[in-house]
Amino acid sequence: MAGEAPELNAQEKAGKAFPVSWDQFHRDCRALTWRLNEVGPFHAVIAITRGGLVPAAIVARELGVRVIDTVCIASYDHTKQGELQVLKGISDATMKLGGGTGKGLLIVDDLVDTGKTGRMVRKMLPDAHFATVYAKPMGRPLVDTFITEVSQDTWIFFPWDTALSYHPPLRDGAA
Ligand SMILES: O=P(O)(O)OC[C@H]1O[C@H](OP(=O)(O)OP(=O)(O)O)[C@H](O)[C@@H]1O
Ligand SMILES: O=c1[nH]c(=O)c2nc[nH]c2[nH]1
Ligand SMILES: [Mg+2]
Repeated sequence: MAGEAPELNAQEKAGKAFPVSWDQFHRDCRALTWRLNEVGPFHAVIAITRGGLVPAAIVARELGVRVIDTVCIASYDHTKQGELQVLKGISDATMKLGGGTGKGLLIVDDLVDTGKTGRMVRKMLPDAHFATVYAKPMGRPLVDTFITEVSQDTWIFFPWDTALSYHPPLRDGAA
């Protein structure tokens, strides 16, 4: 209807921006691995796609783990969170490696925000270790190991979602 304020998406609601470069992301993933090395060894790494694929590759490389599985979950349509949909579950072979409960398995995602995605995967593998690179306060209690916490009203911009672009000078009204 005319005059009605448009609904804000999660990114607009967040207000603050936390852009992450490839370099920074790689460093943060390596820092995460240092912590995980104290907890392992792990039989397999499970990436929560798609965001978990990049950190999972780096962590698995550093830890020398060669068995990698995915759990494919869709929730955010760009920045708006809808119902969670499991598009592909964890394979039977990986479930067997974790004794059915996930013991000795490492779940990796790029971040926890509300914790909805993490909670769903934890239910599938209650004894697995859950690691993310970044965490917001609502999701933080679900994560066993993470590197950087940002406030709930921050939107993290990952390097695979962004590109370099022109930014107008401050004096011309740039934020
Ligand atoms: O804690 P939550 O509020 O559930 O949000 C965190 C999830 O949201 C993003 O994934 P998204 O669903 O956008 O899919 P993608 O990884 O394919 O980008 C992110 O990669 C986490 O998996
Ligand atoms: O790129 C993203 N940045 C975020 O802060 C976020 N929270 C949920 N899903 C997200 N995706
Ligand atoms: Mg994701």
